[in-house]
Parts: sequence; C-alpha cells; structure tokens
Amino acid sequence: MDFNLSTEEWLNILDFSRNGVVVVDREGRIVFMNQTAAKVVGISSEAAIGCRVEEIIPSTALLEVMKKGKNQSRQKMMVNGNMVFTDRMVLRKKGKVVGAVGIFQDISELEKSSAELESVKSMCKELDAIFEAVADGLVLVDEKGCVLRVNQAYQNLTGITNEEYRGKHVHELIKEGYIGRSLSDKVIQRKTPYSAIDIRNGKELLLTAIPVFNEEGDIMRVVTATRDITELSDLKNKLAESEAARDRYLQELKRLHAQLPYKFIITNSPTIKQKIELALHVAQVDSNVLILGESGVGKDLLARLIHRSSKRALKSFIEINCGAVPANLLESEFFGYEAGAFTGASKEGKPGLFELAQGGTLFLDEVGDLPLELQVKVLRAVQNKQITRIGGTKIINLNVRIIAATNRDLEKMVAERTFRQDLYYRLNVVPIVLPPLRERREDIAPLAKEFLAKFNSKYGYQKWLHQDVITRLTNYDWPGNVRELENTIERAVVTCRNDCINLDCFSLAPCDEPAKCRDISMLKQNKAEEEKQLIVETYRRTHSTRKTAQALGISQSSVVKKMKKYGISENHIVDDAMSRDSNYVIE
Ligand SMILES: Nc1ncnc2c1ncn2[C@@H]1O[C@H](COP(=O)(O)OP(=O)(O)OP(=O)(O)O)[C@@H](O)[C@H]1O
Repeated sequence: MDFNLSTEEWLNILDFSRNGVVVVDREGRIVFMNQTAAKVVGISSEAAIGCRVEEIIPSTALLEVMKKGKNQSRQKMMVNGNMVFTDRMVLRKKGKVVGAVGIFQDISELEKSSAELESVKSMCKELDAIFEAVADGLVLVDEKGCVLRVNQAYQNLTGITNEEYRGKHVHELIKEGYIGRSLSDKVIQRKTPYSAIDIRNGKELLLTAIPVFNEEGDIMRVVTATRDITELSDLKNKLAESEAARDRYLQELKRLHAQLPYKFIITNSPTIKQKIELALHVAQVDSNVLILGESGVGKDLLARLIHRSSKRALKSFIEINCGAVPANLLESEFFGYEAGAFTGASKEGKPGLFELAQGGTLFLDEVGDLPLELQVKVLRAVQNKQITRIGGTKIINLNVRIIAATNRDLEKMVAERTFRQDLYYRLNVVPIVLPPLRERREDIAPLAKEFLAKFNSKYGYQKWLHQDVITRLTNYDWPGNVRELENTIERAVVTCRNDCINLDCFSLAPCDEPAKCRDISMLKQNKAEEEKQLIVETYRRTHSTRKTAQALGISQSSVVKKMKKYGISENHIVDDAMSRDSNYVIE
C-alpha cells in the first residue's frame, strides 16, 4: 500500500484530532499546537508557535520529560482552568533528544458529570435512609401502579414484607387480599393527592397518597404515607372525655360556688327559700331581674347570688347605688367619657359602669332614685345593648346582664310619672319581691344567732343571747330589716358587759306590742315628725349620714332622701358647719 503522507498531511491529521497535541523542540519552544490544544490553552496556534512552552502552559512538564528522557502517561494537570489527562513523549532522532510531544484529553466535562453522579448517589443514599427512617409507612409505586418498594415502617405496620409487595400491581394486591383498596390507583386516575382513613389489623390508619410528576407533567411515581393514628384517636377520645369531665366539674364548681352565698343567706322562711330557688333558676338565663323589697331585706345579697350562679360568675359584678351618686355625676358614671369631654374630665377618658360590667352583671341598686332625665338613656342602653361615651362617637356594644333593685313602689311612680313606664317594663322582666323581716319572723332567731356568732368572732367574745332577747327580737317589727337586726346585735355585743346578753343591753325597750315601742321602729311606723326627730337626733350624735344610716338600720341614700324630704339641713343639726360626709350636699 502506497501510503506516504507528507509532513503537512500528518500535521493536518493531528490538527483534526479531538485530543490536544503540543510539540516542542529541544529548547522547549512550541513548534506545533493543534486546534484542540489551542482551545484548551486559550491561545491561537499561530500565536503559540515559537513561544516557550512554559510561558503558554505554565504547568507543563515537557521540559522535565526531555531532561529525564523518560515518557509519562495519564498525568492529570490543570491547563487554563481545565482538567486534562496528558501523555508526554520524548522525541529522539538517531538516539538524541530533539524535542517532546504532549497529548492531552480535556476531562473537565467528565469531572463535572462524575461529581454530579457522586452527588446524585449520595442524595439517593440520603433518600434511602430517610425512606427507611421515617415513622410513617411508605409505599412507592410507579406510574402504572406497580409497587417499587415499601419501607420498614410499612412492613412493621402491616406485617407484609417488601418481597411480598415488590413488583406487584396494586390490583393484584387487592385481589390477593393484602389491601382492601388502593389510594395509588385513585391518585393515578385523578392526578391529585388523596387521603383516607382505613382500619387494618385493628389499627386506625391515616393514608395520604401524593403523585410525583416528571418534566412533561405525567405521573411517574405515587408515594403513599400510612400513619397509625390509633393512639392519636385514643388520645383524642381521652381528651374529649377529660374535656367533658372538666365541663362537668366546672358546672359542679359553679353550682357549689352558687351555693356559697346561698349558705350566707340565712333563712328558715319558705317564702325566701322560694325566692332563692327562683333566683337560682333565672340566673341561668340573661333576662333582667327586678328585686323589690324594703331597705335591708337582702336585695343586694340576692343580686350577688344571681350573678355568682350565672355563667357570668367569673366576670365583674358592678354595683351602683343610683340614689347615692349626685345626679350630675350619674351620667358619666354610667356611660364614661372620652378624653376632654368636659371641664375636669380626665385626659385619658374613663369607661363607664356599663363598660366595666362587660361580660358580667350591672346591679342598679335603688333604681327608683334614678333621675327621670337619665332614665331614658339607661333605657336605651338596656334596650339596644349599646352605649356611647360622653363626648364620643364610637358605639360600644354591651354584653351585660342587668339586675335592678329598689325599695320604692315603682308601679306607683310609673302612675305618678316619676318613673318611665318603658324602663319599668324593661327591668321588670323577672320581678322578685323580698318580704320584710316582720313578715318572716321565723328568720329573726337564726339571723340573730348568725350575727351573734359573727360579732363574737370579730371582737373575740363568747357571748350568748338570753331567751327573752330572742323573744323580744322576734316580736320586734324591724323597719330596717336584716341590716337593722345585724346592727342591733353588733351594738349589743360590744356594749353589753356580761357574757349573757339580756334585754338591758338593747335600746329596744321591753314591751308587749312592738308597735308601741319607743325606739327606731318609729322610723317606719310613727308619724313623719317623729321620723324627722329621730333622724335629727341620730345625726346630731353621729355627724354623718353614713353613721346615721348605720345606727338607724337603713341605707345611707334613704337617710339623705329623708333629710331632703324633711328639709333637714346639716346646719340645723350640727354647729360645726363642715359636713364630714363629703359625698352629699345637704340643702
Ligand atoms: N338572709 C340573710 N342572711 C344573712 N344576711 C343577710 C340576709 N339578708 C340580709 N342580710 C344582711 O343584711 C344587710 C343588708 O342586706 P342588703 O344590703 O342585701 O339589703 P338591701 O335590701 O339591698 O338593702 P338596701 O335597699 O338598703 O340597699 C347586709 O349586711 C346583708 O349581708
């Protein structure tokens, strides 16, 4: 075969090679560099030829190869940032070294791919570890529904091994009775995740199957996670049970709580017991309650009982004595005010009692004393369950239960047009009338004993009541009702020098008919002049409406009202012009 190629032809062939070829002469100057080498080195062959090889390829070892006269193969080196494998060969002519050739292969891409392969491999290992480590059972099926693998947790959960599952179609598994239904099948059909709860082997399992899509958007895998929620369900049931128990205890607690004030309401009277039953009953609903009865019969006590027995028990019980707050302050007391609403208003503004009672109960004591002009505003609040602070525009929604009380005859007041009829109806949803003590004399002895025990303990005595005293107290009419009885016992306990409290210790003069007695019962029974006289006398002694009220066994607001009624001015009574009771201006 005649196949003699010229040097140029050989060089052309080398130029065409996908391997880089660099030839240097004895001095190390580049005499040939093919296209591939030029590309890797980053310089044109023309520019490279004639240059010293170490200037163009600083990492070259061709000079060393020539010096040692020994070829090298498969050496890794970096050329212009590219990783190459190189073979170096010494060129000899007649046994003399005349130059060297380097042939190299760019392996950068290969390196990159193998690095990627390594990372994919380690990722696979990680996923394998995760697949096996998760507590949920996992089943992996392909796009057709054939099981690729199941993890250890799934095998533990179902008792079915990987081998039994692997390679089988889910339909086959259903047929063979391994599973009752397949979620993977549904996911493949619908192309969306799917969840269900199954009972298998007596265990409650939560199954969640999700599809895995390829680049084209076709399902390539379905992963089904199976979680044993038997324990969770048990816990849920236990939680529900303990919540129900807690509610029961709460109710019981409320009931006991409600009984607490009941215990302090001392009574032997069937009528009062009935009223208490009624109060406990209406406590459960939010309807307005109107408690009627003379001063000191226990209206306040009953209002508190209703609150404490209601579902509002843990919220505020706000009480206002409508007769004890000066009329000009009542509105702001009730509704509050915004900052700077009027001269003297606090900078921050102030919430009113309606707001303070949010969620709880507002007790309007002595509601009959509410000034007419305020009645309409209170009506609006009670009716609409909304208020606006004085000087404000914001509507505040109310969630307040209203209990009102009075010792006045509201019906008569309505007839006389001193109390608004609409407000009366609004408040009088459930009326509870507490009879005076004289109409339930069976309560007097137990109450007296209770108060005796209370004040004995308060003052550290061990006194007792003589039977005559009990009889006397029982026969007495008690215009100031329980409050008066309480004060009378306290006075007797502290003033009586003997341990046996006998009739001498009482200012109640012994008499057969209580009505004839010359004592504070006059306040109720005697003519107005005597009542006036009694108040004047008591005030002269006490110098205060509060103490006068205490001494007479009536409320402070009643004293103030009666003083107004009889035109009793403080100056008439005491020389000292300064009233000690700064709450009231007595004309
Ligand atoms: N049944 C009772 N058992 C024990 N204490 C009672 C009873 N009834 C009333 N009291 C006591 O008598 C006093 C007066 O009761 P309360 O303030 O409830 O009467 P009121 O009708 O609201 O009086 P007012 O109309 O003057 O406001 C309170 O100290 C209260 O604790």
